[in-house]
Amino acid sequence: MTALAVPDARADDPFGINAFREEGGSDNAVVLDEVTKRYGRGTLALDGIDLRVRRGEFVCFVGASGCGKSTLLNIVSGLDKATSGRVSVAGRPALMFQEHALMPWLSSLDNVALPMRLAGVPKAQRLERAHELLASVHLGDVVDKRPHELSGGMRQRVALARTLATESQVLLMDEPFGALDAMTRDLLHDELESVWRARGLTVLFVTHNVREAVRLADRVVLLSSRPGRVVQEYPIELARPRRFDDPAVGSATGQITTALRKEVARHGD
Ligand SMILES: Nc1ncnc2c1ncn2[C@@H]1O[C@H](COP(=O)(O)OP(=O)(O)OP(=O)(O)O)[C@@H](O)[C@H]1O
Repeated sequence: MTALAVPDARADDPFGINAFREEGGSDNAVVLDEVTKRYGRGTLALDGIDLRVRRGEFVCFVGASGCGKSTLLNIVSGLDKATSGRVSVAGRPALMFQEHALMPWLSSLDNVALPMRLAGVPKAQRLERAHELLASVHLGDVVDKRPHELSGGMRQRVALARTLATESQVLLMDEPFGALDAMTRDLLHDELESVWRARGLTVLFVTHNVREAVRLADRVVLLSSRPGRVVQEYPIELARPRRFDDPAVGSATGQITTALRKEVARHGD
């Protein structure tokens, strides 16, 4: 699986920016109405998901293993199709996974420039932009290094810069920091938060870690065990920047974890 949904290249609109499907003056970047997904004749993965994500909102999804979180992101990204229901997204989203899937033979710079190369952006322009993006995730000094020469955290930062290179306004992140140590993850939270704010991005972020969700989100959406349904939504109105170990983050984490445990237990998962 690739780590990135690369927009279809169009000469007049390489990043698909003009492909935004406006919701009749709506402030929503993502709208899901009664979205259901069944794989073949078998697993019912999602069952009647209704969701509205405002432009610029940061929404985290938590739920039991196998409840359909990745399926949901894949449907929003366009990689997969809903069996029924309506999906509406403002433009073409970019998708980032836990595994960075960088091209091992390319430097950091060329990895970040890749989506722009595929979109037909001229070389000088894409290299300049790739330099800027790497600097924005504090990797300006490793532009020539290849993935095996970087730490896990640095590789995920290159992957984040590459995701941003699509110029998508909607980022879909599927446990992007799940494999990183706590310290590195903390740094990446700061970087993601600053890029999110600076660019006014809309982020849909899947995690198993409730504390991470509370650290980052404007709203945490709890999904039921399979088939995934929205059980509860938690607006997180704590001041930013938040720290992982803030007592208020801990208390919201406790509340959501209790609900998640109940949900997991209800299904004997
Ligand atoms: N391509 C597929 N074909 C058949 N079943 C699938 C397919 N992809 C996912 N599923 C099933 O759909 C359900 C939801 O899977 P999904 O990966 O979306 O869950 P998840 O919440 O992301 O899981 P996890 O938290 O373990 O990553 C699971 O039961 C899974 O086995």
